Amino acid sequence: MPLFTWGVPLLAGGLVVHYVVSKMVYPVLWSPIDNLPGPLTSSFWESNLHQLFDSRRSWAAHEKLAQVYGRTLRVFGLAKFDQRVLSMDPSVISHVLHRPSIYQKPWQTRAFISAIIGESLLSSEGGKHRRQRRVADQAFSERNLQSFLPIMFSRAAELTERWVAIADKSDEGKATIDVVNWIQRTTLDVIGEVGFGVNLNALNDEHNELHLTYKEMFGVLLKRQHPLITLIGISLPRLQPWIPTDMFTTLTRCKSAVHEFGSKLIEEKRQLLSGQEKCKARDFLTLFLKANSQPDLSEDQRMSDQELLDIVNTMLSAGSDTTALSIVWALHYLSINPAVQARLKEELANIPVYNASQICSEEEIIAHFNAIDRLPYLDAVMKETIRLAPSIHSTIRVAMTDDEIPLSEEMIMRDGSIEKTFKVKKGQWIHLPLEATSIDRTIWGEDAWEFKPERWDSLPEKVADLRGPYANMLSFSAGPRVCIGMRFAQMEWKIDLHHIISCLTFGPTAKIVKGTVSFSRPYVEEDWRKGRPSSLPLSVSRDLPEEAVCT
Ligand code: HEM
Repeated sequence: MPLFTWGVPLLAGGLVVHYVVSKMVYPVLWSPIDNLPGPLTSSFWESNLHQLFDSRRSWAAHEKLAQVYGRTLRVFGLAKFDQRVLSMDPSVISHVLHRPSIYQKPWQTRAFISAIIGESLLSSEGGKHRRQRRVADQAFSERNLQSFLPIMFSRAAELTERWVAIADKSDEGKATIDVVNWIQRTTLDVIGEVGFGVNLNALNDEHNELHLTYKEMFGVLLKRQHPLITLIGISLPRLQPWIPTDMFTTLTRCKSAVHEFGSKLIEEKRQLLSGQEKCKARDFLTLFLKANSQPDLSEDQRMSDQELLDIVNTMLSAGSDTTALSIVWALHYLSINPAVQARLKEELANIPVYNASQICSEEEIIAHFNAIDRLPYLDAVMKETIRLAPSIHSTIRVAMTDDEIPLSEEMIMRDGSIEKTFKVKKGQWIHLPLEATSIDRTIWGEDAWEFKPERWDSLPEKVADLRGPYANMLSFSAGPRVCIGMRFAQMEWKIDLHHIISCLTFGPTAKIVKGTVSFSRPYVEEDWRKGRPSSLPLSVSRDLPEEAVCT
């Protein structure tokens, strides 16, 4: 009896004290990163996160922190006990991103991603991630991507035709179009066909179920609810269906719709593969199923149906929204920089706009794309867009073991010592602000915050220090977990922009702000304040008939 009277409460009390000491007291008093320079707080509950993640303040906040404390500093996460490293230093970022066995995504981030799109490449770690990535890499080979060019060309042509028709029908040949909605539907159609060999028909059908499901899923993340309820739902995803808040009921309903769509697809593909000796289809799902059924694959290397389903879901969301947003941001920057738009049109006029049926052989299509791919100003416009508006603002890692990280240059610590490295303990969180490295004025020059594609003609030498895989930048991350769809996205956005800008002219209609809801999205300023969905309404007019080849 005394065991139950005193033992259980004592044990529970002991666990609480252990938790508080190890998670709250120890990190404050003995964390090695306590010696890193960083802002002080006036209260226990003050956090630096808001200024870092609020898109409207983020650029200035990162710049100020780097000026005062240097490129690597200590910031406060949830409160004073939650000390984190924030580093804009290329040497630190490279060290962390190239050691995925030491630095993994924290379980909270992985749970959040899994809660939305399932446990797949974006959220898996260790052996599971390596196994999934090995299979997925095959699908993204250059040869395989080239086979998707006809799909990309025909969707770009279809979208352009629809916009030309809307502009032609409107008064004075100029219409206002929310380009976000249209481009999201276009990229969803492309990934539907490329990824799974199905025509989702989202471009033609505004009320396409899958498109509306994704829209709802990301829209609901904007809704406010008590942070504790969010934490419980994200940490314990199995509880989500029973949490009666708008966010979790919507997420549960949407995930179940995507689950149903994916399961049907996998079943159909499997039947197709078993019914024919050789299935010629090269869509991602067919390739994953084929790779997964190789006879030499051991059982523990095979992906389960749930894993395949999660990959379907990851490709649908990571592969369509990110690319769509890059094209959308390019249209935004072109609309507010008419001289850049005019110069781009001039360059694009050198390469005719075909619709897919006009191009016959595979070689011709590849040659046509290569010509577009080599256009220097189009390339510079896209690099500049990704530099200023990468879909993914930052990423985060947690140290799985103690480590010592090299700095690019010596740093004065809080105790006055001068160091070229700093130590982290197992469990240390490290923020890597990918976007901040692309707008750093000490790297890119005083005009770094301006949209200037011309800068790509002669970059400051320091840009090379960033060592990112795309134009030195880190917008697609780096290391073994670099974005798998980097080349895919480049192909799609170049084809779309070539079509769209050759035929149409865009102008601004409202003040636009950048908001981060999973990805960086454009919002009409008032809509953002009122929690309404992302949109980019632009005035769209058809170019003079003699210049345009587009009907
Ligand atoms: C402009 C478009 C895109 C941008 C800016 C972008 C950016 C990124 C970034 C920064 C990461 C690393 C995330 C992190 O570590 O926290 C990532 C990972 C990933 N991306 Fe992309 N992405 C784009 C397009 C695509 C496309 C088109 C696909 C698929 C068709 C895709 C699929 C993925 C996947 C599966 C991962 C996880 C890779 C891994 O961890 O092994 N992305 N992307």
